[in-house]
Amino acid sequence: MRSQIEARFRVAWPGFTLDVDERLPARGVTALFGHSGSGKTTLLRCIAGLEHAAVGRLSFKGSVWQDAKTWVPTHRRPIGYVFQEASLFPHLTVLGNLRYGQRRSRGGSASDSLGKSSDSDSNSLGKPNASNSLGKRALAITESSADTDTDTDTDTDTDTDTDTDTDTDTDTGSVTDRFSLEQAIELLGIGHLLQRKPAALSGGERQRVGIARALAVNPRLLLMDEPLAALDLKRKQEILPYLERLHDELEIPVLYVSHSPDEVARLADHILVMDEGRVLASGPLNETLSRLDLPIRLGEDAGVVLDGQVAERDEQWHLLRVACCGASLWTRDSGAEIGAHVRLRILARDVSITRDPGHASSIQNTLPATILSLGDDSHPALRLVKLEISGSPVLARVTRRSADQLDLAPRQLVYAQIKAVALL
Ligand SMILES: Nc1ncnc2c1ncn2[C@@H]1O[C@H](COP(=O)(O)OP(=O)(O)OP(=O)(O)O)[C@@H](O)[C@H]1O
Repeated sequence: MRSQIEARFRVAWPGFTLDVDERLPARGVTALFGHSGSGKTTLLRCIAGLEHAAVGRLSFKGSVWQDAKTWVPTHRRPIGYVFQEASLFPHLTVLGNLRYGQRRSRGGSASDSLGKSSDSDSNSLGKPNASNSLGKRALAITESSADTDTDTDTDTDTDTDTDTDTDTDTDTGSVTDRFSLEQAIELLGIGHLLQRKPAALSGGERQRVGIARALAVNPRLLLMDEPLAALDLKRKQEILPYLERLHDELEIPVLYVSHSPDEVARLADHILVMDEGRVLASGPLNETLSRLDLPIRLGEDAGVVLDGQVAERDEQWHLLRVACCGASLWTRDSGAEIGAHVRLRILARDVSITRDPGHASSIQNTLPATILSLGDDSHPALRLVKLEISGSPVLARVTRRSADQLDLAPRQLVYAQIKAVALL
């Protein structure tokens, strides 16, 4: 299918097996989500062509990158790769780093600094152990590339890959003007940093440069491996709006590894939940987050993400009314403009259920809802209730005792009391 990424991989290591057979949308942001060690990075590396041990098949929009006969080497895959920590060349300015990435793509190397070093990565650097951070590995890879790559347009790359490169589709190799360096600079807001050396950048700025560099190779697919993991909360908040711009303004599909429910809620359209090398669930974000049959075990973070539009501002009480799922929800005024499209996160713990909405309550949002199903929660005292509010699924967390006392059951008409709504 030309709109999909079809990934079937099996990698077997002592103590860990990745076994994946998935079709992912080749548009929007797909979050690869799961506990530490569940195989997210391994899957991303398989897609990048960095795991030579992986057997299977990979096609991107109908173009085969790997199967029994085909192996498109990493540097011929039109990908940008962003690591936990941006591995910039310390001796080059920001602009020099960006141009380096761009030259790599013009020379037929369409991936980030990974391109030429894919073989050295899998052979000599490999993944010695899980504690060896990818960021550090990326730095080592990039530096080894820099050692042999001069600052001219000469590409000294010698591809030692013996596999057959049979892919002639434009999805590999050839680069068009899909994305200019200027656009990448503007999108990431780094125009004022171009003459600085990496040592003079903050962690957040470095990461923005790393993302711009990945875009400068003009990728058709962006792979991001926990790009915010090495940043403190303040830096994360600083960089998230740029990632949201990527999401809103770029056509490039993004595979985004994360174990942060917050990041997933803000950025993802689709989610792939992984556990012990397998895919537990895959689907549109809200449809998947609201499933009760999944051991997602998000605990306190269980909840849904809905799309809405700011409809009204109540100046007196500093509240916003957001039109969402055919209803209205009041939330704290975040400063969003009237008419703005927003994402709303409603946590299950902030939703309670009543059968009688008549009595006075401090809760501002009380909406008619239908119970779809009831499921177990992470604690035996609790139940998760899946509700439908004007066609949208919402989760509520109630005690098992109150579910029993209210005699809650599927298809029942109730009222959802939504105590808090976060505008993302
Ligand atoms: N080259 C390798 N050889 C052997 N085992 C490996 C190799 N690479 C990864 N592993 C193991 O595979 C498992 C999955 O690792 P992976 O890095 O894909 O997980 P992850 O979900 O990305 O974790 P995290 O969120 O901590 O980054 C881990 O147990 C890891 O130790």
